[in-house]
Amino acid sequence: MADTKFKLNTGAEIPALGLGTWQSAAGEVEKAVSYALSNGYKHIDAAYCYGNEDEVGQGLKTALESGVKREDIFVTTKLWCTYHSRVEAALDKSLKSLGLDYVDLYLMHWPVAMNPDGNHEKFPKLPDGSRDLVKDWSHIQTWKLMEKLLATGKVKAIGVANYSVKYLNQLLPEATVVPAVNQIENHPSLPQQELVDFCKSKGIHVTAYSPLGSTGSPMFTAAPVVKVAEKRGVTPATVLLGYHIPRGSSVLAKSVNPERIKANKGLITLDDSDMKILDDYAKDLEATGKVVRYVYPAFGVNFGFADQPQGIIL
Ligand SMILES: NC(=O)C1=CN([C@@H]2O[C@H](COP(=O)(O)OP(=O)(O)OC[C@H]3O[C@@H](n4cnc5c(N)ncnc54)[C@H](OP(=O)(O)O)[C@@H]3O)[C@@H](O)[C@H]2O)C=CC1
Ligand SMILES: O=C[C@H](O)[C@@H](O)[C@@H](O)[C@H](O)C(=O)O
Repeated sequence: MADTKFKLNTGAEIPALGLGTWQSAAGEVEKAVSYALSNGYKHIDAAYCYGNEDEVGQGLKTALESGVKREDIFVTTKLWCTYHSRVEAALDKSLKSLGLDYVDLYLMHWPVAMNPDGNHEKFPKLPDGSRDLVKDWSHIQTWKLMEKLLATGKVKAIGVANYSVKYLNQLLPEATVVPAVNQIENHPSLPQQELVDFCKSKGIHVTAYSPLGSTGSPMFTAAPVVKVAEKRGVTPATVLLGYHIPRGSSVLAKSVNPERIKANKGLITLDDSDMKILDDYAKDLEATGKVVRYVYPAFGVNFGFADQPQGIIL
């Protein structure tokens, strides 16, 4: 199962399981990346914002020197919000840190621009403490700059992250290139079924992030997850990762612990009866408005997700 792949609208394939690197500390992430790649992982998810692309790059270098082939692995990184008007320069910085001459996928991390000349390189703030956004810069302008990257050969595919149906509906009529991927938070407590179905209908592959519920893996104790784990004789982690395969999505699991990195690779395909237990739970949460979103940074923007209250839509 670890070898399962999904086809992107570019014709390339994305390996179903990727190693996440958000909040993976320097001193740990290099080993995590090289360990994962030497133990069958084919997909690494990075981002400029994570502040550890240099170490991820060291891990890639170790793996490549030990015989892993560049063409056999899939590396993603992401454009950070303070770089929306400097897309190619941002990509070049990431490539340099990663020690690569191309990435397989470059994602717009969030569809909102932050001040490139503000009081912090990544998280500029206004005097009132709110994030310093560039409200008259549209995510569509950013996408147009991302489209230009394809001709440089420095990206094999471009995509988005944290896009709702509302934002995709703004983007798609203006786009020359349909995003290959939308990377979103996804797990049985946040199924985002409408968004997943919408992406599928447009040929946009979904990659699920925070499948375990992010830091501390809180989804491990969700009752239906425990039920399916007991039924199948596997761990909750295996259930939570396997949930995405029948949905046609790839999934990212972060760990810096070798045993967990290895364990997470034991991806299984959940059967119809397993999926029914998780889907019934998910549908009930959606119907009662009790879904749980673990990652919603304080941009002060309503990104248009069905579970979020209405507010500013840029
Ligand atoms: N585009 C975006 O905006 C976002 C993208 N992402 C991407 O998705 C990746 C995954 O999401 P993330 O939020 O990190 O969270 P995950 O859902 O992957 O959960 C990570 C947590 O689970 C722990 N863990 C992992 N495997 C196991 C296991 N088998 N048993 C017990 N605990 C385990 C990890 O600890 P430990 O390391 O100690 O094992 C860590 O605390 C990110 O790292 C990032 O690459 C995530 C959020 C937003
Ligand atoms: O990819 C992970 C998340 O999106 C992360 O990059 C953001 O939550 C960021 O820390 C922020 O505060 O905006």
